[in-house]
Amino acid sequence: MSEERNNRPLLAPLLLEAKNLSHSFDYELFKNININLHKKESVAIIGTSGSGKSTLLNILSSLLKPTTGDVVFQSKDLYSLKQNELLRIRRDDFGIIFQAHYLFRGFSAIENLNIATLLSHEEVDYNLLKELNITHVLNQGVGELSGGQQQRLSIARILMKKPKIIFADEPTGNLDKETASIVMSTLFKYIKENDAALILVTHEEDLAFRCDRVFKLEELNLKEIKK
Ligand SMILES: Nc1ncnc2c1ncn2[C@@H]1O[C@H](COP(=O)(O)OP(=O)(O)OP(=O)(O)O)[C@@H](O)[C@H]1O
Repeated sequence: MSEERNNRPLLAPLLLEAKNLSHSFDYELFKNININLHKKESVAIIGTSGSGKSTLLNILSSLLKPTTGDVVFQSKDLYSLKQNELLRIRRDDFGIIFQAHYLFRGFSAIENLNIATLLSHEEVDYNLLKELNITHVLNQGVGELSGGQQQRLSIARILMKKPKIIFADEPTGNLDKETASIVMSTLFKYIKENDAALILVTHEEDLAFRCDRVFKLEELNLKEIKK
């Protein structure tokens, strides 16, 4: 068996493993789902609106306990951990990108980055800001930035904390096609250079198919449609 598939090492270490996940709110969303994620790997989840993609991402990213099943990160079962240990993993190891971003509105763009890097003991990465084309707005207040600039600032802030896994729910929702493509390239570059991994939820199939593997959530199951 070849060790490389799409330039992706097949035997890269496992980062996250979800086993037999089922979840219901008023009705059953999915049943006995299994999915895993290796270092340097990108995985996309697509599916019709309301199929449960965001719910699945919330479960994988430590935000929502599944009705049944386990999520294991580096040999630790997330939902069996003490709350403070779970919070530590969420803060230090996970980078969770939502469409609604949580920037500090009373501060400038650079102040937002300074606060984040101070907390994570990392440095502001000006190359990353250049890549995302936001160096010219660093001194502006967050409230003065466009929606797409806020989105890119929030992604920069998350990447600067050097997460091991990026969970992204429609990360390019506010962006035009060209900027969306740049943001995706930045995320792919980040995971390759930092031995990290990406799980992306999106409606946009062309973005999804840039990932190593693509799953479709339908009929309570996760079907792998690109291997
Ligand atoms: N906290 C909650 N309490 C009750 N029901 C919820 C909750 N969160 C989501 N749901 C329901 O679960 C279903 C799936 O929602 P989810 O947001 O996971 O779907 P999605 O596939 O991400 O949809 P979209 O593509 O439209 O964002 C929806 O019917 C939604 O109303």
